[in-house]
Amino acid sequence: MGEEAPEYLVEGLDKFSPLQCDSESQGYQTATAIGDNIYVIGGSDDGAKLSMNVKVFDKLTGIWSIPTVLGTKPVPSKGHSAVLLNNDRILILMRDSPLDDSTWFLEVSTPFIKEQNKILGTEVVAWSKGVRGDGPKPIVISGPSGVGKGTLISKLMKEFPSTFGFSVSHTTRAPREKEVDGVHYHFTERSKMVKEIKDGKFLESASVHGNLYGTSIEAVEAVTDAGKRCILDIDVQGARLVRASPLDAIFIFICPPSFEELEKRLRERGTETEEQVQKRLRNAKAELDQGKSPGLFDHILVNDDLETCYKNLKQTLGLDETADASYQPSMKNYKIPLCHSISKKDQKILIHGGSNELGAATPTLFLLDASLLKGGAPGRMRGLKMYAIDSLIDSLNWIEQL
Ligand SMILES: Nc1nc2c(ncn2[C@@H]2O[C@H](COP(=O)(O)OP(=O)(O)O)[C@@H](O)[C@H]2O)c(=O)[nH]1
Ligand SMILES: Nc1ncnc2c1ncn2[C@@H]1O[C@H](COP(=O)(O)OP(=O)(O)O)[C@@H](O)[C@H]1O
Repeated sequence: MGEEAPEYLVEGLDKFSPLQCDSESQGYQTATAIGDNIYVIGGSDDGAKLSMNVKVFDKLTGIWSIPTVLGTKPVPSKGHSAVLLNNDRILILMRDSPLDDSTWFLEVSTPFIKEQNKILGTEVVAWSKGVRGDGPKPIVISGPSGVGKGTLISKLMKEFPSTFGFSVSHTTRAPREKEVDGVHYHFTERSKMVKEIKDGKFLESASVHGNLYGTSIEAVEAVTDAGKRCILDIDVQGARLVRASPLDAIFIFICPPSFEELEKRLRERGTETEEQVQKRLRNAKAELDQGKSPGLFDHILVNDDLETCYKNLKQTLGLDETADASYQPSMKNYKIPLCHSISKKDQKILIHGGSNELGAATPTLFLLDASLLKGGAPGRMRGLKMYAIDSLIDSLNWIEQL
């Protein structure tokens, strides 16, 4: 690529790095060494527009390469800092960003990346966004066609519109009369969807009743970004794939009271041809068997009387308790200081913003605890703990004790 090897490196920090303010130069680009590779993040596109691009320098061969990048990358800010974690991911802190948008991870050799390297046959890296606290777990709802999944989900979304958000799947099946593109499904061409699956845009996908269905990473992220708890209506194959993914969800299987009742509901819904009804009923037998697979579903609910099943669903989701109890207190108005230095001990990172800017309503010291992370690419990295600290002395004592 005709460029020199990067001169500036983020080493494994164990004491304060110098206060970095010079965002005009290096601040926009960081270089982190992992094994023989140096990951250079940031820089500017043509026309000097800031970017969060990634390129890799191989120290052995002296060759630069541009990896396939999965996931949503952060919006460029006034520079960023990079800290290596676990030798398999780089924590990125966006300068001058609100806390909830400040923390990102570039995964470079996590198990997910190793798998994607094999599938895609190229070098892959993936972004995931750090989320403070554990957040509420997404909910996967499965069950045979006609059992009432859609009806139960609609009731939940109607009663708790600000709590839940629906993961809008992609499908190659034709829309039903009342279905709206982008609301019920993203109706799509098979060839387009196959390509997007190959490009790693889907969390899971499966062939169901002769059509392709899939959950895009974007669909789940859109709900999480809106601060809502994501509901996925997917088949048993999809549930199995999500179970094996880093998405830490609750899995609920909905059963009919009897096969005859399932058949009746499916026919009375009147949305399928006789041939399609027959196919769905044949598949229902296998789905009902698979629903009982040990370890796949956390809860099985029988949808006999609708109101009773809905009540049980709400109880299962703990909706009588405070649903968001696991969230950390809001620090929404705080920002990662523009100029800051970083020190790291194990998985604890101290962000020191020097002296406070005049009138700045934000603390200058933050402790970020990344020791209990869950999830990651594709999607979100949860379990990040962020503390605003009053004084440097306190934080140094604290870090010693940790
Ligand atoms: N794996 C997977 N299954 C999906 C997805 N979206 C919907 N499904 C499942 O596909 C099946 C058929 O859905 P649909 O055509 O809407 O028919 P319905 O279940 O009779 O309403 C159902 O079991 C859904 O749960 C998805 O994104 N991934
Ligand atoms: N508990 C229930 N008792 C009777 N009919 C039901 C019940 N739950 C759902 N239905 C009806 O059964 C049909 C199938 O429900 P739907 O929510 O579309 O199923 P799914 O999304 O699982 O395919 C719909 O016409 C719905 O009104």
